[in-house]
Amino acid sequence: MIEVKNISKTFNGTQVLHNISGKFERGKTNLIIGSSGTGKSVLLKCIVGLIIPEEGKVLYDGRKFLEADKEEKAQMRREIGMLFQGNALFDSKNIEQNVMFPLDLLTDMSKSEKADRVNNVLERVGLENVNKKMPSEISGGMKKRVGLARAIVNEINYLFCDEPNSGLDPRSSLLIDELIQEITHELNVTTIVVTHDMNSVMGIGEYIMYLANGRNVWEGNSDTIISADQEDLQDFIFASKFMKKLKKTL
Ligand SMILES: Nc1ncnc2c1ncn2[C@@H]1O[C@H](COP(=O)(O)OP(=O)(O)OP(=O)(O)O)[C@@H](O)[C@H]1O
Repeated sequence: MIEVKNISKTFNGTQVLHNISGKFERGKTNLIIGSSGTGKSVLLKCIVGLIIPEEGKVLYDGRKFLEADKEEKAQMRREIGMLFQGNALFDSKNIEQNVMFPLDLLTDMSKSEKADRVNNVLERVGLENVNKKMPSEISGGMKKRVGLARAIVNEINYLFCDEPNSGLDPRSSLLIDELIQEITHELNVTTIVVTHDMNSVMGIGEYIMYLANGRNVWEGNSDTIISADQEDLQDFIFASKFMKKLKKTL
């Protein structure tokens, strides 16, 4: 479980996170949602340690991340897998080399152990016979799968996904969401997904934190969100014409 307690962050005199608290449980797909500019990415960066908040605590299964020394932080970082918004694949490396990168960096596994591990995770995300292809030779959906394979190639406890559906068509988005949820359950990891995709919210929102203007104004899940009575959350959910039509049928 990852717990955030009273996180506040200010940039150049403008407060973008106000006293955010919440619990992201292990074995669940936890979502941070909200409109553009509400502080989702800043909160995720505070959790990962890329941004240091002025106030607050981040606990990784009880371990204080922000106060940890260099070695403890490095250990916690080894337990983290990250799926980046733009995939962040190395264009000059083939798929196998991309997925192997964290193993090269963080482990002393033998070459054949690493190759086995890479093949296992590629198979797990539904990619076979692509090892020697270059990123430019595969589709956007496949690139996301490669990013996910790389995120789980180490034995991780925490999986963070920043807008995993950006740039994907609805069907590919659904497949990536399902894969993230299956992997979360199978590996029993604490997963946090930052998104504003309502399909993801309804599909995999086992815990949802809704941010508005840098505040955590609502928490719940995909079953309870439809009946949430906050006006701005309702506006967020029913922003599209399709959802507005759907609302009339509810
Ligand atoms: N390094 C920074 N320096 C100054 N301001 C920043 C910095 N990072 C983020 N901000 C500001 O913090 C606010 C929240 O940004 P953030 O990227 O967290 O929004 P978001 O909810 O993730 O939006 P989106 O969905 O568009 O990615 C924005 O006003 C942004 O301009």
